[in-house]
Amino acid sequence: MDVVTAQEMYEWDRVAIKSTGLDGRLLMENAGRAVSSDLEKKLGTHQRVIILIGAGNNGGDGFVIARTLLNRGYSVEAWQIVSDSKVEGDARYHKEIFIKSGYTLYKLEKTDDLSESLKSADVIVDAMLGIGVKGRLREPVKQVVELANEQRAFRVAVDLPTGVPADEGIVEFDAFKADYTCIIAALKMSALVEHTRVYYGEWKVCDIGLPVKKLPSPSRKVWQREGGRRVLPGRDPNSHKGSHGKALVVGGAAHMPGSIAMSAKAALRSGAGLVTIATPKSAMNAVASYVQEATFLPLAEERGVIKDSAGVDVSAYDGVAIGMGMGRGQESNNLVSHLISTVKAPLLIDADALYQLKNLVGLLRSRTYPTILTPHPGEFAHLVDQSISAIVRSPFSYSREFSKAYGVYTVLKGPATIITAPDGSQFVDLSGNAGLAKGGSGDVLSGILLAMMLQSGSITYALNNGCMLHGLTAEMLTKDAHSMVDLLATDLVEGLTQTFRTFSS
Ligand SMILES: NC(=O)C1=CN([C@@H]2O[C@H](COP(=O)(O)OP(=O)(O)OC[C@H]3O[C@@H](n4cnc5c(N)ncnc54)[C@H](OP(=O)(O)O)[C@@H]3O)[C@@H](O)[C@H]2O)[C@@H](O)CC1
Ligand SMILES: Nc1ncnc2c1ncn2[C@@H]1O[C@H](COP(=O)(O)OP(=O)(O)O)[C@@H](O)[C@H]1O
Ligand SMILES: [K+]
Repeated sequence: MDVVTAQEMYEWDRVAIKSTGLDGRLLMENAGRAVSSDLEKKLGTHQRVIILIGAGNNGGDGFVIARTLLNRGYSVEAWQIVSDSKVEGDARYHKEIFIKSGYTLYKLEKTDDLSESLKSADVIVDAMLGIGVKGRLREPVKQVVELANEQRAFRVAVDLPTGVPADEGIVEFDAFKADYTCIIAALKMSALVEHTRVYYGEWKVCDIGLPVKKLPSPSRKVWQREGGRRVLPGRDPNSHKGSHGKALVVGGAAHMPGSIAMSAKAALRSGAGLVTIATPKSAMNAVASYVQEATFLPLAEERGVIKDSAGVDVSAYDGVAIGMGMGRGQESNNLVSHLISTVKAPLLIDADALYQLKNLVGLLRSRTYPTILTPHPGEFAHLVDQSISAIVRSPFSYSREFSKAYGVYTVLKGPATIITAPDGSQFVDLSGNAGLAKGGSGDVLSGILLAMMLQSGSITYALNNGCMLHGLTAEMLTKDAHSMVDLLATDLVEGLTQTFRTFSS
């Protein structure tokens, strides 16, 4: 499933029309029909539907939806909320068909009349503005949106809720608050970004018959479960532990043994053949009591935290993860730079090592093996010298810019986790839920990602699938055995068993 900006959507439209001769009016008919069919699944024939129609092509979709639902026997009032002269082009064409079909078009003259109608509506369909919105809402749209938002009716948006920008990064807007959005042709970026996604409610993408083979790829996609399942690594019957990779996890401290222990165990549960834990000696007993299957590399320490890089030989490992529970002391800076320079295998940098990375970021460009950064927005903000709010408002562009500049994979975590490859291509993983919003979930994720990289030929697939397995485990556990309140990171580690049993083939 592609994720597009407004500009990319207009380009798709242009290419579709130019390359195949498809007509804009036909696309509008398809869009209106697709939304109507989807909406029908939610409508009872007795329900009163009000459709609010604006000036542009989003309004044009509204005319098709109104006609289609009326043709199918639903109780629909179509309200054109702008003056006649504003309705032009394809929208006007469909307005004429609507009227010639014998249906009544209500026009906004007195707000009180619309207000009365809205009060008795069961469903309000917003076909006022789509991807063409610019700036804050002007009248009369602004007032109609406010009125609609006050009603108790079920609110449905066509393509995107009126007022919500299609792109990331815009924070000043007023918008229709949808319970459900029927998105046309491709997912708009704002449906995935924290401050705008809440306006969409639940959503679904409706196909309108664009010629998919001809459309330029935005190199930005939602990672889908079925596709993920197809590229999950299998287990060869003749394999031995060495076939599934030797992993090294580096981190932990005497006062923080849990993180590294959970990463290591998650890596083992996710199929890593051998896992070695490099941690201060004083943390070893606590870690070992949780992960009996791992071997250890005791590190020099001072007051319970890693002291320096002496004695860390990384040549024997197929993949390394560093940072979980390591602490942020200056002492571990040497270790982070040592690993960046010497690990000749995928190197995953997480948590406290990301903090250290800030002064070492220039070293990343010299790596010839894959480097993977797994920040949450706070860690990423620190790394790129931006505020957290700037990052969460524009996560796609910040992570794309960073990955391309430093030649790294960035896994920017959150309810929609964005995985960016060094070439800037992006995948979004939407699995998981707020049960994961608890300390330790990220440590488990690092272990899963490391193990997946050891077993897969493609770093991107490994990262996408690792994020998905992590999220699916939370979903499965909060459905069957836990609540989002009580779920613990250690539950996730154990829950991986069920995920692998049911999800992988
Ligand atoms: N493949 C496709 O792409 C397909 C796209 N389709 C549909 O087309 C939609 C895009 O249509 P679009 O380009 O006409 O833009 P749209 O969202 O209707 O808005 C333009 C109107 O809004 C107005 N306006 C703008 N800002 C405003 C504000 N702040 N406050 C108030 N008014 C404001 C602006 O007025 P103006 O600024 O020109 O005075 C203009 O009249 C897309 O979302 C999808 O639904 C499908 O039909 C089929 C295939
Ligand atoms: N509300 C949420 N919905 C879905 N996933 C979430 C949510 N909150 C957190 N997560 C996931 O949980 C993990 C948290 O990672 P992180 O913040 O690094 O945790 P920690 O460092 O405490 O272990 C990430 O994979 C993130 O995507
Ligand atoms: K809309």
